[in-house]
Amino acid sequence: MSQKTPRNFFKPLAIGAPDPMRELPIRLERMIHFVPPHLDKVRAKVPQMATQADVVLANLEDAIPADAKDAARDGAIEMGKMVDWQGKGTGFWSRVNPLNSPWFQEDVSRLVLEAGEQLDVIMLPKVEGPWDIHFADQYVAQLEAKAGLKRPILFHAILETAQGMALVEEIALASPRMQGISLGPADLAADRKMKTTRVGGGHPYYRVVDDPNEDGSKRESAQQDPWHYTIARMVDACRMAGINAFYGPFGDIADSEACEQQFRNAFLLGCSGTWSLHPSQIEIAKRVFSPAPDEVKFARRILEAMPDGTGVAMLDGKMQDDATWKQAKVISDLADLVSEKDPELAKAYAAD
Ligand SMILES: CCC(=O)SCCNC(=O)CCNC(=O)[C@H](O)C(C)(C)COP(=O)(O)OP(=O)(O)OC[C@H]1O[C@@H](n2cnc3c(N)ncnc32)[C@H](O)[C@@H]1OP(=O)(O)O
Ligand SMILES: O=CC(=O)O
Ligand SMILES: [Mg+2]
Repeated sequence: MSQKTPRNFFKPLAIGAPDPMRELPIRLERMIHFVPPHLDKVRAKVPQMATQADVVLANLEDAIPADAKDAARDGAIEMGKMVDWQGKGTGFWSRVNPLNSPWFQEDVSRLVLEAGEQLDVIMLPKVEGPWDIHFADQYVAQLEAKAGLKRPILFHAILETAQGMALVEEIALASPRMQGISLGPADLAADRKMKTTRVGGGHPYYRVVDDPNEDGSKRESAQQDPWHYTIARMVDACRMAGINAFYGPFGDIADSEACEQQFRNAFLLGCSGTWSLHPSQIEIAKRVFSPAPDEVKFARRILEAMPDGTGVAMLDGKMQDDATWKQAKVISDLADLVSEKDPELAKAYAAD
């Protein structure tokens, strides 16, 4: 047997560590906003970011130069103390360096020991298989016990290697700490040997061409989404495990239209949120990952038409039954969560 027994799965991994969570906390996580914590000027904006983003993340991994890793770690710990994260209802996460790097051990030990009470989630990059989660799980449990933490820290894996992709279901199920998984299109592209130099989004050469026209006129063609399979598979793995799927980075900061479309595709396929790399992407993510008022109103009409969630009804010529009731519930529940945080959208959802 290669799996723990059900009883042992939910036992703390170190004496004195907090009990693992049996259910994930219900939180609005439309965007995980990336902050480079070694930059004083950007770090100074963290209290403001905490009022705008659902989650603020101190990034210690890629995009932080090797000679700034120590400063980034110090900055991340300072970020933990800059805001009353739990009081504000904003998530505080950190992306640590990979397990095989010279920085992982100190990243995790300092974060848990010095900012463990504030830290909701550790994002683990380049996860290859469940063994990476098991190692980090045990290590964090020891640190939680040492720090006397009462609330367990959760894990979020980035799907950015071919092996991680092949084992995504096992990663999603590896520990009760697992909160979710994000797509890492930049590293995944490199690991898969995709011939691209982009961070997410489409590619002008990845297209489908119409059949030839009899008159020899120019054939229409359209770009396709190279991330469709990966996102859909990640969503299935996450939802099977009862955790959340997220898109990841969109690197063309200036192309807000393509960013919005990439985010929207991920939202429609089941993702809960995305990353924002630049303040302008926070607004895009907010727009996309909050359901549209028209959709919410229609969803609520479905719920009203079948109060106990069974039977059949017709709305505007469309058949509704138990399955569309369940879809409507997903949208309506998300709208309730958004409304708690966003009075403008709450008003729009309630308007006739
Ligand atoms: C690819 C795979 C991955 O791993 S993605 C994750 C790793 N990458 C990151 O975390 C990148 C995070 N973002 C950044 O570092 C910056 O946004 C980059 C992309 C470098 C662009 O910065 P910059 O050229 O300064 O942009 P800008 O002049 O348009 O900035 C306008 C004002 O906004 C600020 N800003 C910028 N980014 C952030 C951020 N992430 N959080 C908070 N503030 C940010 C800038 O400092 C600038 O402020 P000001 O107007 O000068 O006061
Ligand atoms: O870390 C993210 C990626 O796209 O790589
Ligand atoms: Mg990466």
